[in-house]
Amino acid sequence: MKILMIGAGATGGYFGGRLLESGQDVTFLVRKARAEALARDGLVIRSPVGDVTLPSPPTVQANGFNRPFDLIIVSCKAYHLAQVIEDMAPAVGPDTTILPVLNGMRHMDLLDARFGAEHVLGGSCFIAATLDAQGVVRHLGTPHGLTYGERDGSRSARVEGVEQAMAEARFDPRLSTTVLQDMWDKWVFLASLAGITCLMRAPIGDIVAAPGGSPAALGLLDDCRRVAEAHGHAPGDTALQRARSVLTEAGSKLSASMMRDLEQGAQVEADHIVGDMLARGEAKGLDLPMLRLAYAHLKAYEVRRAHP
Ligand SMILES: NC(=O)C1=CN([C@@H]2O[C@H](COP(=O)(O)OP(=O)(O)OC[C@H]3O[C@@H](n4cnc5c(N)ncnc54)[C@H](OP(=O)(O)O)[C@@H]3O)[C@@H](O)[C@H]2O)C=CC1
Ligand SMILES: CC(C)(CO)C(=O)C(=O)O
Repeated sequence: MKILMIGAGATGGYFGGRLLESGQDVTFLVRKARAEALARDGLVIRSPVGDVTLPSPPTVQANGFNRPFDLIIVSCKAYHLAQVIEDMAPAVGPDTTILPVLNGMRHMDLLDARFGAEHVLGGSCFIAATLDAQGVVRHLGTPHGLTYGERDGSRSARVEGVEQAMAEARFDPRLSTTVLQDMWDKWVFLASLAGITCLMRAPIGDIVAAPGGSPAALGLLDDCRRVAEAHGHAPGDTALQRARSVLTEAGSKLSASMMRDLEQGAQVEADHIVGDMLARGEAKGLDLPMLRLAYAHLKAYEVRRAHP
């Protein structure tokens, strides 16, 4: 299976690197600076699960394709997706499967509109990772899951092909027959985690130690839950209970990747992860005070960041 990984950042570098390490035919679509760094230093992953350095990983740049790929895994940030869609288009043929692992849901509409929903699987990943200033992919914990599946829940030949391709890689792949619900569950949790850790500039354990911290986190989770419910994707009891306990765990060092980006002064996926959740809820007539606050805060950060 010829696999194209879009981006060799935190998630793309990690999952693409693990696939390459396991002997899969992986090429990274990268921009010039990353292509040069990968050619010079190799793809380096530092992880509690096992370090690896992959010298000269195969890369391609936009306009460099000479044939379609079988599987394209999309792992860019949402604010780069419009350009990525144009750049990857020549790699999409009639039999290409596209597997996005972005957080949120709106990217699905954009990919469907450009390539046709029949090409696009559902997917998401569960990892805390970052690309450091030296271009090293740093895996910050031990979870490293990647969930994927047909959106209608079927077990098609193509998802079984993906299952086979991922079988030997050093991460936890999961073929799901409920992938849309899984994506909503993750989004509800992540929008709450990102919203609260960015608002408070603190990991969960510190928020929980502050007066009013846990109720604020749970209030945000409840806003997100109501949006999912209004769209027919209410989290089940297990997912909700798990989200509640993770968001209120004393001593937890957990924060969202968005908070890491924000603390580095980087661009954040405010519209995609928090704004879109709010917009979908308001379109259903919901009053969502905590989500509104979390979104206003991220937009204020963006305004401030735009000042010279
Ligand atoms: N990091 C994490 O822990 C987690 C992230 N996620 C989600 O995964 C998605 C990806 O996040 P993450 O991996 O952290 O992001 P990163 O910014 O680390 O990586 C994205 C990569 O995409 C590359 N890219 C952007 N545009 C293009 C283009 N036109 N052509 C080629 N490459 C391009 C960037 O390359 P360049 O170097 O050129 O800018 C960058 O290296 C997000 O939606 C995020 O929310 C989900 C779970 C955990
Ligand atoms: C929920 C979490 C931490 C794990 O995948 C994540 O998606 C993120 O930080 O962006």
